[in-house]
Amino acid sequence: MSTATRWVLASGNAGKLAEMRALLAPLAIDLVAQSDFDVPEAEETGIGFVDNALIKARHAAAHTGLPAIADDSGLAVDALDGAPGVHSARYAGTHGDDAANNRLLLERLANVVDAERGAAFHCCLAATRGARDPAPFIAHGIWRGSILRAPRGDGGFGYDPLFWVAEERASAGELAPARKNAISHRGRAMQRLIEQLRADG
Ligand SMILES: O=P(O)(O)OP(=O)(O)OP(=O)(O)OC[C@H]1O[C@@H](n2cnc3c(O)ncnc32)[C@H](O)[C@@H]1O
Ligand SMILES: [Mg+2]
Repeated sequence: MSTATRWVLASGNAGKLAEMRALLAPLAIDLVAQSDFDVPEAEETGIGFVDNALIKARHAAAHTGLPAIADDSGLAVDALDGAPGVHSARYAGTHGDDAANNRLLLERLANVVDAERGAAFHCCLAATRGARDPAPFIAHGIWRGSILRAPRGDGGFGYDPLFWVAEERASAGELAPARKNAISHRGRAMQRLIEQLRADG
């Protein structure tokens, strides 16, 4: 395989990486994790998901010399005016502490009635052909659901056990990985990204 077909997956989140790898399987590209190159964590200073996805993709491309695909995602809760949003990974203070983040979310929603517990997962993907690519590919996906009062299921990662998907009669944490990928924010964003990558040849 030529080096032109190698892409770096710019994420340090193991749950995301597994989903992204499965979603990118239809493309004949050689995916490498940024951890294989000891890429330091990028500073996510953006205002929105799109800003941070681009920061992460450019950062990984700069450190590896490879084209890069990054994901910035999060949960936006209606009753919390869109929080935790871009701060989803560190809502309770420690980056990646899913249990603490979920506890804090339940606490903040303790007095919110069922009808007002709507939320959406957002995913923004950025693909840059190099660190200074002037026209990166960008794709978004949104997945609507609502926030449960207690966790259900132990699949997925992050807020999945608290995210109720009425059409599936299951939490995101109860869905099989392939089913989650078929309908999730990340799955939708990746379908759109793949269309763009294919159209570009
Ligand atoms: O930045 P990278 O290295 O990719 O990893 P990260 O975990 O810090 O990722 P983000 O900055 O994009 O933060 C996303 C957070 O949003 C939450 N999240 C995103 N997608 C999710 C999903 O599919 N299921 C559950 N929680 C999700 C989860 O808490 C993630 O840590
Ligand atoms: Mg992050």
